[in-house]
Amino acid sequence: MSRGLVVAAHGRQYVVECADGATRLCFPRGKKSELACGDRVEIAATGDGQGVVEKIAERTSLLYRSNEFRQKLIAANVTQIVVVVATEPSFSDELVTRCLVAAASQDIRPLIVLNKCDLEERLPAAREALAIYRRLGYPIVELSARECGKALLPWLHGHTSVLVGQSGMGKSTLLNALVPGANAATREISAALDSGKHTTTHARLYHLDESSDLIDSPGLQEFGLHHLDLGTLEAAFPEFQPLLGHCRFRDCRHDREPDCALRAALERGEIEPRRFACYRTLHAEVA
Ligand SMILES: Nc1nc2c(ncn2[C@@H]2O[C@H](COP(=O)(O)OP(=O)(O)OP(=O)(O)O)[C@@H](O)[C@H]2O)c(=O)[nH]1
Ligand SMILES: [Zn+2]
Repeated sequence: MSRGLVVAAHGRQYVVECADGATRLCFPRGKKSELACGDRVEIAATGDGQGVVEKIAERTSLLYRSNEFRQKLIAANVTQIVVVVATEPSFSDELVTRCLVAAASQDIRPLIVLNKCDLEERLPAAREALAIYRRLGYPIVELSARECGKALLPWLHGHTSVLVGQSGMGKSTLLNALVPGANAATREISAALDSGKHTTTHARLYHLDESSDLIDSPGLQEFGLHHLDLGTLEAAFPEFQPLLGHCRFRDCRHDREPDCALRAALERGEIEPRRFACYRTLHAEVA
């Protein structure tokens, strides 16, 4: 039996990196056990250079998305979620909020990266679009992945970070700046794992240095949070914190109830309408 780290997850096949640095293609023992990139495991080697995952170590965090029917693991044991947005094309506020809520639900540090800051004429509008997050205290880093993606490295130090973002925000460009050759390596692994099939979405972990890892999770167009409970959802909105517990009804849904502290704050302009709208959307999803 040897210990390892899941460095690539693709369907039910996992690339596990063992202590000696060698990697093995591994399969889970049980039908149900599902692993994520970043999982620490114990594997039993099989003769053909492959392995069977015997045990999954307890996770410090697990990021996943879900809809009514199923859930999909994104990454395990991450300490930071890096949400990549760009000066163009415009980004979805709702998707950003979903990422931040998912992070809060797992006590993962959030970090917003505004990419393509070399497009100077777009910068003021993008900053304005992010102002609400800045006011709420989320850390925001402005950079240009094309010119100097490595500027992000100090923010990643000491963390296992997961990169998330809508298509077109420049996530691949950023990854490649941080881990030269990453995109090519990913294509290679995809090709090996796919063996002719057409699915290419999978997560991949890269070592940045001895204490910092980066997980790339492609294809995050939707981020369902069906699995959260209402308490976790409310707690994930920092601007709600001083108000929670102040509604007339203890089980207030902050919808049409009289004397709702959140709606009162919304009317006073203390809660941003688009944040509240996001909350309502997520509320409907988890309720
Ligand atoms: N001007 C500018 N363009 C950039 C920058 N980073 C990425 N781009 C461009 O933005 C487009 C999208 O970049 P990708 O890295 O492919 O974006 P992605 O987020 O990985 O998108 P998908 O591959 O669709 O998931 C490409 O044309 C990049 O060249 C940047 O810092 N500045
Ligand atoms: Zn209320």
